[in-house]
Amino acid sequence: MPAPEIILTASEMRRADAATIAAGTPGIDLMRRAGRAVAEAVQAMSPKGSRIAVVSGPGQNGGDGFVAATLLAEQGYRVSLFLLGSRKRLTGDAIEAAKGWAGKIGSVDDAALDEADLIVDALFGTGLTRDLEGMARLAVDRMNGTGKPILAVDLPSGIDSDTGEVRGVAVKAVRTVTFAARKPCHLLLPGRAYSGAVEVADIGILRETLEAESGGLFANGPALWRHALPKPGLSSHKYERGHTLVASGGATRTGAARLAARAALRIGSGLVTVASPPEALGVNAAQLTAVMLRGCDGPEGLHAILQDPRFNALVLGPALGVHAATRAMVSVAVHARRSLVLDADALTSFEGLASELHGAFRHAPTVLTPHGGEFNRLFKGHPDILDPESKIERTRRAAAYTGAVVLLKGADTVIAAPDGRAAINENGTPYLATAGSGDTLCGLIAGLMAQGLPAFEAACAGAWIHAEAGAQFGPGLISEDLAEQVPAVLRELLR
Ligand SMILES: NC(=O)C1=CN([C@@H]2O[C@H](COP(=O)(O)OP(=O)(O)OC[C@H]3O[C@@H](n4cnc5c(N)ncnc54)[C@H](OP(=O)(O)O)[C@@H]3O)[C@@H](O)[C@H]2O)[C@H](O)CC1
Ligand SMILES: [K+]
Repeated sequence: MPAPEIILTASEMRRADAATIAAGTPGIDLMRRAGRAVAEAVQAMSPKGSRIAVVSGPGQNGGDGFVAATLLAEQGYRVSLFLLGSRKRLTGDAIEAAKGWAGKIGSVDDAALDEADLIVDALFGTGLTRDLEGMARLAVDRMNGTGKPILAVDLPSGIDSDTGEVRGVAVKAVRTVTFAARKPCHLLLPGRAYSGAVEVADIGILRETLEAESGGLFANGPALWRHALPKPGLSSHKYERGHTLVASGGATRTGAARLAARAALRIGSGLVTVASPPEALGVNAAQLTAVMLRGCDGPEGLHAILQDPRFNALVLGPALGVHAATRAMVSVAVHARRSLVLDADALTSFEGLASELHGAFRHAPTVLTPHGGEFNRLFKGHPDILDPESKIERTRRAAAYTGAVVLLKGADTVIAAPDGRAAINENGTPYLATAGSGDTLCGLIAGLMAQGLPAFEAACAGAWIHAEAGAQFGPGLISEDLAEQVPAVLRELLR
């Protein structure tokens, strides 16, 4: 099983660089390997003899560009190099790298840029510290304006390496060569879209160095949680695989609970029951088969059902209604100390009342699954949680504050645990933007926790399986299809 993919922030990357240099690898060697990887990517993209424009910035990213330009010229490409700023302002290893370049050095506003067949963007990498202005901005606009394919060195210039946000303006690359490890901007939007296809070049930084500098951020994928997936043995029987309880909305709002319930069953929960308000029993009874049904009249009804310890995982929220009774249901579930997934109305009912959730979920595995709007409403009045630029940081702070795993949905869903671990999910598909998709996700996560997965692994696995099911089904997907696609995804995973 491959190890989980570590994602490093700019500062973590710098520390990994420094540690490698301290261990005896000269920085210029790292830069030469980086530049070589860039030159190899150009060779794969453009035939020898084609015109390559390398646009270098004032820092080490620019240094990588100098190395690549020198190698490409030696290999028979017609290379022009354009520098932002002056050669005498170069610093660090970039000075050494520039010595190898025997050609002309043009300015970034040079019209010759338009004649290139392919552009190498070596303007800025992890050292970008502010929005691009002046000549830096002009350089990016000119590169984008040529309409030619752009290969980004490390990351597209103008993208913030840690947040994936555009700092004023950013290069739109068709491909990116990054070094040692991907950065958050290669997975978070819009940075992911600006990066194009991303390849990670090994420049001699050891995995244990990356692990030592890692802040606990990973790319979400089976390597992170496949080990935790339940593999039913011959002896296992339904009671060993847990019992998921899903609370239903009123008579005209029962579909969400059934979507969640079916997903929990499909992902392997041994038993699943819908807890239905009395007026919706008939509606639910008419549409349930393997999923069981119990009457549940508000918080008291839920309290009565939870006297049975076999109900070990709950889904609360979808279509429950935004009011005090829903908050009371959450409180009953929290005191029952069962694994818990809170979504939709169970979150929105706490709008402006997040302080009631401070540390509330420390005692049992809990996953909150807000989309951006629910997140902002829930934590309204908590700038410490809402203000950070980085979606990862916001999600981590919400997890630390509530004591729950927080899954902040989006095409770049972020999952964060109270202990600081976090993962970015990148297999999302636009097809998932359909009514009921979130209800299904709740059921997948609860069904996995019913089988014993810890909250973080259950949330990561649920998010990935949910997206994979959507991607496999493709156009025409409606939420009823998602749970039915899960067996195909599980077959792949459990092979
Ligand atoms: N292991 C690795 O990942 C390796 C990475 N390498 C490459 O090094 C860069 C990081 O190099 P660094 O010099 O730290 O940063 P940059 O090259 O990205 O740019 C920093 C310089 O740019 C100036 N700056 C920053 N923001 C702006 C802006 N908005 N406008 C204008 N200028 C800006 C900054 O100067 P300031 O003092 O003005 O901030 C710096 O001069 C990494 O991305 C890799 O490509 C190694 O070469 C190999 C190993
Ligand atoms: K760049």
